Amino acid sequence: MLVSSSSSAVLRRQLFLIRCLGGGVGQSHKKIRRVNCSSMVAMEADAEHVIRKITPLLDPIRHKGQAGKVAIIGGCREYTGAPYFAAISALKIGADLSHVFCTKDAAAVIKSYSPELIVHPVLEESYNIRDDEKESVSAKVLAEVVKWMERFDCLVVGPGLGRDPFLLDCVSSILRHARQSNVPMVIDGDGLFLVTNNLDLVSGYSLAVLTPNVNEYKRLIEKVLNCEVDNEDASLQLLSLARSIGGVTILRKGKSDLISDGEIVKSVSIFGSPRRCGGQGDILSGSVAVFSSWARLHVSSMKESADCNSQNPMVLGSVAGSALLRKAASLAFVNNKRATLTTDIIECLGASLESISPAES
Ligand SMILES: NC(=O)C1=CN([C@@H]2O[C@H](COP(=O)(O)OP(=O)(O)OC[C@H]3O[C@@H](n4cnc5c(N)ncnc54)[C@H](OP(=O)(O)O)[C@@H]3O)[C@@H](O)[C@H]2O)[C@@H](O)CC1
Ligand SMILES: Nc1ncnc2c1ncn2[C@@H]1O[C@H](COP(=O)(O)OP(=O)(O)OP(=O)(O)O)[C@@H](O)[C@H]1O
Ligand SMILES: [Mg+2]
Repeated sequence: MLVSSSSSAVLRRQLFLIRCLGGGVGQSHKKIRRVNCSSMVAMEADAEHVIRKITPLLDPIRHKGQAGKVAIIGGCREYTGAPYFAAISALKIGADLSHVFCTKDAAAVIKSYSPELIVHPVLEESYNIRDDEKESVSAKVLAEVVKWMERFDCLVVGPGLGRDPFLLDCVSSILRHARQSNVPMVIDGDGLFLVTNNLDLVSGYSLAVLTPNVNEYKRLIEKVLNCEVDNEDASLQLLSLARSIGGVTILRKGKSDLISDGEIVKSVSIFGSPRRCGGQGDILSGSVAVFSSWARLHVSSMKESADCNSQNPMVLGSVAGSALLRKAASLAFVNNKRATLTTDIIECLGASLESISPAES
């Protein structure tokens, strides 16, 4: 049978929808019609408005900790930069305390980058422990993190975590505990490798934000929707993905960042930087952690008002984090051109936030 290119495109789209919505042809008929009728173009978020709304005033009556306490779970023998970038970005944006839970090998290195960070050398990789020690070590790792857990406004899980199976098992227990305690979490880097293979860790948890880059997104789509990444219908596919994982927020990083919680899709396209040096995603994960903590406070104080476009604080935090990173990257590029590095972007976070939400106003 000959199929014209336009009808083959419709067919592909319908097959994609059937796969994405998770049913057979008969079951999905109504859903396909509904989704086909709505043209899915993500609305550009009014990110500066969101940042101004959620950023708290610097009020002398506030005590240390009220502007945010975040913890990064990451840092191993290979990667020490990524957890540092995420943790220091959180402080530069305005969090009061930033902790890093990493392996012993990584801890001394991360501490040496900055005295501002509180570094816990608690994670263990397989090479360092015998099989008969694993159970007790695993319990000890969990206990070390749990004693701090309820103090944190948000965890960032994954920057520079590595993929050691024992270490990832311990992190699974940490995620389960965080979820039971209603602690929000941003999952990035190797944390996404872990949850993509163990979706139950985040599925249905509305306080989780996933921040996949190109590769991480591809792995998620293949695992969850069992299809290829569709760049033509990117918004619709992202919406389906977020819905299929039970309403977690997903920030798909790329030329434009796309954000969905399975209900709405927003884009952040403001100009960033043409430099693609490693570590920019780590700044983003730390930023989203701080902004979503602030957004939760803002939303709970504004419960009755329809003040922000979306009231999901994890979406607001993602929009704000994405926009601030891109603005800082753009400023760093103006100053440094081809020499722009992640540390230069971090140095521009303060000025970029100041230009949107001045500290003294
Ligand atoms: N200083 C540090 O400590 C840093 C540590 N980090 C930590 O590293 C860990 C692994 O994270 P990751 O991002 O390197 O792994 P992943 O996503 O599998 O990419 C690997 C390869 O995929 C490719 N590729 C990438 N983008 C692409 C694109 N748009 N389109 C096409 N291909 C693309 C590219 O492959 P290549 O071009 O070299 O073939 C790339 O090298 C994780 O813990 C993370 O937090 C980082 O945060 C950086 C700073
Ligand atoms: N092609 C692009 N054009 C403009 N900005 C981009 C592009 N790709 C990514 N970005 C921006 O860079 C940020 C980091 O995205 P990236 O894809 O580099 O993450 P990552 O691979 O996880 O980074 P990391 O090296 O920290 O692991 C995103 O928020 C996005 O705004
Ligand atoms: Mg990354």
